[in-house]
Amino acid sequence: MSLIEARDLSVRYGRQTVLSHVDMAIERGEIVTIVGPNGSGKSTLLRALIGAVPVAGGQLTRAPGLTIGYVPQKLSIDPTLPMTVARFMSLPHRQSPADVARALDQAGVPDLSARQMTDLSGGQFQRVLLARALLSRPDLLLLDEATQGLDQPGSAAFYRQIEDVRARLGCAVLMVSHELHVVMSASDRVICLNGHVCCQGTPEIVASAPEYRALFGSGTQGALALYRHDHNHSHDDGCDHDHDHGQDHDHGHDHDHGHGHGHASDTRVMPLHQATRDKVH
Ligand SMILES: Nc1ncnc2c1ncn2[C@@H]1O[C@H](COP(=O)(O)OP(=O)(O)OP(=O)(O)O)[C@@H](O)[C@H]1O
Repeated sequence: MSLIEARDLSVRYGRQTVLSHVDMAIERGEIVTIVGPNGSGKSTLLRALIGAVPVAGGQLTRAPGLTIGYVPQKLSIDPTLPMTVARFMSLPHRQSPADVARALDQAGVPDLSARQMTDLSGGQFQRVLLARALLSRPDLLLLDEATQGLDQPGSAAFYRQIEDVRARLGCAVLMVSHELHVVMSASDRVICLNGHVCCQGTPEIVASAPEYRALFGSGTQGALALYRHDHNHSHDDGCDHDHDHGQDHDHGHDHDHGHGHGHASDTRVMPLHQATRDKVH
């Protein structure tokens, strides 16, 4: 049985349908990354999986007794409020010093316990959030753009930590990331989301794009972005596709990128400057 499985899942905010016909499942111990344009419903999907937003349709099945650790996209702490890392780790539920120490160690920051939260670097802060999510000894760790604000070496180190956590704890990891170059090396599987699952498969499907290889191979790390694609092309690439539900997939953003469609994969990478010009992230 999968740890968690969504079948024909849809989520609405008021009258806006943010996710529709989403089919996906996470298996024990795998690292899966969700990629997709801004506003494509990545955070919403994670929040639906933890039950923080109601499901409008379809089914969500969790393995019995499933424990989920969640690292949110943003967490602001009042800078005027003195709070040590140890105290923060005990919110909202008191934790034993041994459990706090264990989780900080697993997150790669064993010596931060007595530090003030406001004194932490961005990378240290993210690791403390990770440690807090590990307190519950999760079977499934959900990370929503956990490396936002970190520089490239910082985020690469963070993802190495995630791999270490997976190896040590055996938990599955589902994360949202915009950093495709890291996604490629750190994920077993990639799900491309655009209000629905456009495409899912191994990172090689994405990495096979010549633009990606050119950039990644030449060390231009970080200058990559996912670009939005339309759906008027055939899927003959061995990728699992799940979007033909007879619905209109034009969510109001699709436009001609001038890169030609009918390409081998839904997911491509391109230099960030080019992506920006094309009004994608
Ligand atoms: N609480 C909310 N109430 C109403 N609309 C929301 C809410 N949260 C998100 N939305 C809308 O739902 C859509 C999907 O948002 P979501 O944050 O899931 O996308 P995302 O793919 O994670 O985006 P990003 O990459 O920018 O973080 C957006 O149009 C957003 O404006």
